[in-house]
Amino acid sequence: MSNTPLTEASTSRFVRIQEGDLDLQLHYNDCGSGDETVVMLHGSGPGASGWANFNRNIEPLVAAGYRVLLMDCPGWSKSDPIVCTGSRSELNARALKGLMDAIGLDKAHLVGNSMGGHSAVAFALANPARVGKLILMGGGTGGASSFVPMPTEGIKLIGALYRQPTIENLKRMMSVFVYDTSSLTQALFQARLDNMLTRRDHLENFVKSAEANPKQFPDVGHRLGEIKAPALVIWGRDDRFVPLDTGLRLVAGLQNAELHVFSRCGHWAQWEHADKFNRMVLDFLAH
Ligand SMILES: O=C(O)CCC(=O)/C=C/C=C(\O)C(=O)O
Repeated sequence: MSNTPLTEASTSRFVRIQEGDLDLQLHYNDCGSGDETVVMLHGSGPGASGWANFNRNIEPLVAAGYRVLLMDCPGWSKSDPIVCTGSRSELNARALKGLMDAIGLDKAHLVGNSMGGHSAVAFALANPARVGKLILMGGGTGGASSFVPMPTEGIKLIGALYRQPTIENLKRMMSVFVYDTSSLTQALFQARLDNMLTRRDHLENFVKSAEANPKQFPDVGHRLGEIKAPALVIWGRDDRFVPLDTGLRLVAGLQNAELHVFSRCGHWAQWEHADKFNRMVLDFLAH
């Protein structure tokens, strides 16, 4: 394997997908090579992307011999803009099917963060034969929290940031996003702000979508039992966006699931506890 570090630019790819009435250009990062492929699906925050969400998780999987694909969902980063008036989980699942068809990929393991978890579950429901294993962090939509008022404080702050994309609102959102806010650098804030502001069309479309349909991520709790794929559910005890008890609902509903809870961890387990997260994922995929 090459010792050249993987960069966003060197792994950046575009593909045109046609999936039913969905006809758009998607951006993705294609990292490493191997018999098995892991697709990573990012969350719904403004300025999010596959690379922003998973930059601490790519190298260990590639080093272990996996091909890693990061799909930028429609309406994020360098993928085409879209207004979503139905289920965004299903829209992303259709986009992923379109991407896999376009590049000739039959089957993949899916790692989903928050919205990415909702989308991975939607994909598994629609395309069971094309999923290996599922790794779900802070998402999956087995239903609303029984204990925490919804929408949560984090989701309200995301909405405010979409409507008013300022550095102040970004810092307010990020201050409840992770547990240890001292890990958030000026460079990270700046990169996120730049990502957000270069695609104001994405921000405006997200607001329009939420106005047209506030339930972008419907509850599929009643269908979780259809999913046979082994699932590793990973949550932050201190998640203020998608509360921990919604992770318990996933484990209760899925046919074959286990749960790991990190203390001192917010909504970004794969970034906040990257080393242990990566070891757990590798172990789960290998056995
Ligand atoms: O509304 C939901 O249930 C999903 C919220 C969500 O996906 C938030 C994710 C945020 C990020 O991953 C990010 O901003 O990087």
